[in-house]
Amino acid sequence: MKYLVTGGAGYIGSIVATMLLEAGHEVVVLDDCSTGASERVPAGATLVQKRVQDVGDVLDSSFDGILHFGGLIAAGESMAKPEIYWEANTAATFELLTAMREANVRTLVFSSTAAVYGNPTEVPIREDAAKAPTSTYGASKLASDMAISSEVTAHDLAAVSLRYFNVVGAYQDKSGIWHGENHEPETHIIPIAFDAASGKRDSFALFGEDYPTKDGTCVRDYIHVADLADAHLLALGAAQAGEHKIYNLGNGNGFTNKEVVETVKRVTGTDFPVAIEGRRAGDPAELVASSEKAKAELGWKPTRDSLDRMVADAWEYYQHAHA
Ligand SMILES: NC(=O)c1ccc[n+]([C@@H]2O[C@H](COP(=O)([O-])OP(=O)(O)OC[C@H]3O[C@@H](n4cnc5c(N)ncnc54)[C@H](O)[C@@H]3O)[C@@H](O)[C@H]2O)c1
Ligand SMILES: O=c1ccn([C@@H]2O[C@H](COP(=O)(O)OP(=O)(O)O[C@H]3O[C@H](CO)[C@@H](O)[C@H](O)[C@H]3O)[C@@H](O)[C@H]2O)c(=O)[nH]1
Repeated sequence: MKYLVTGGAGYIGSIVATMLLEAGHEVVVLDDCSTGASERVPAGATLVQKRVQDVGDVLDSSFDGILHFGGLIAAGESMAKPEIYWEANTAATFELLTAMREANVRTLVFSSTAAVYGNPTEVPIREDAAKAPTSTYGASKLASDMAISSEVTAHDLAAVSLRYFNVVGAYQDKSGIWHGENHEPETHIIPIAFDAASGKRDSFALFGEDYPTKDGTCVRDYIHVADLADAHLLALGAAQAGEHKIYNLGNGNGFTNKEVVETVKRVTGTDFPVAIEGRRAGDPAELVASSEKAKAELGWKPTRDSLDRMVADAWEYYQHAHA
């Protein structure tokens, strides 16, 4: 099959593109390299360096489907610069849907997020929970999901939205090369803690310890990027015309930020100072997934579900990337 992977020069998109190639598919990556990098596009994929908003220039009926990862991802930044999130996430998805209709490409797998739920009323969070995003990032993704639903109903698109919880870890491909997370600037807790572990930063800044959680710090549900990538291949097989399938992807285990920092210290065998700072705008207190629906309907079986394993793989990649 021939797939267009938007955002394939980024962390998750480049790993899914790698696995698609390993499964024998043809992959074209569409990425403007605004936060990603062309070197991350796997060998064997073709890179078209363009914005998702211009996908109409690239798409034709030779494609069997699209995996849409391209966009901006930092909830904190989205509170300070909402306009760039509406543009890169929501407006870009509108353009993608139009281009798919015009080129008669009928299958879409979309990177949605736990951030669409906001502060949940019940944990673990199921797909039918109330959606009340606390960040513009979450709102921009929820609007995209709603536009996809309309397109499915009106024009028979086959769509799957995967709502990822916090993605970590790295993937070693069949030729032995590690692929992992390397954002510039980095905003995610685990790679930032690695910067402190390796001495690249003097200390780790912990955002808020007055949340209504067991130790006052935010709780997140971490998922290994390779388990997440497996779900994309399953989603391509499960997509059906006229259906918008939506699945939460996490492990159902909540870790506080303090527990995450302790895990990083243990796995890396280091110690580093932790400075308590104020809350970061847009952060919900607790996000923990129920992924029962993905397991039952997609046959998804996460196999790398221990946080220590996820942090160990991410650390392996970090050391290669910063050698
Ligand atoms: N990392 C996570 O924990 C997480 C959790 C939930 C959802 N997601 C979603 O998964 C997707 C991938 O996340 P990631 O961590 O790999 O992010 P990333 O920043 O590593 O990758 C995103 C890629 O999209 C590209 N891009 C951004 N705007 C674009 C545009 N307008 N046109 C073309 N390309 C554009 C960037 O250059 C980058 O290569 C995103 O849609 C994100 O919202 C990520
Ligand atoms: O230097 C740091 C960085 C982060 N945090 C905290 O760590 C937690 C996790 O933050 P981060 O790693 O930035 O992830 P999230 O903000 O939870 O967002 C990620 O996970 C979401 C799903 O849960 C996705 O939607 C987003 O795209 C993805 O960036 C939050 O409480 C942050 O305030 C710190 O305390 N210090």
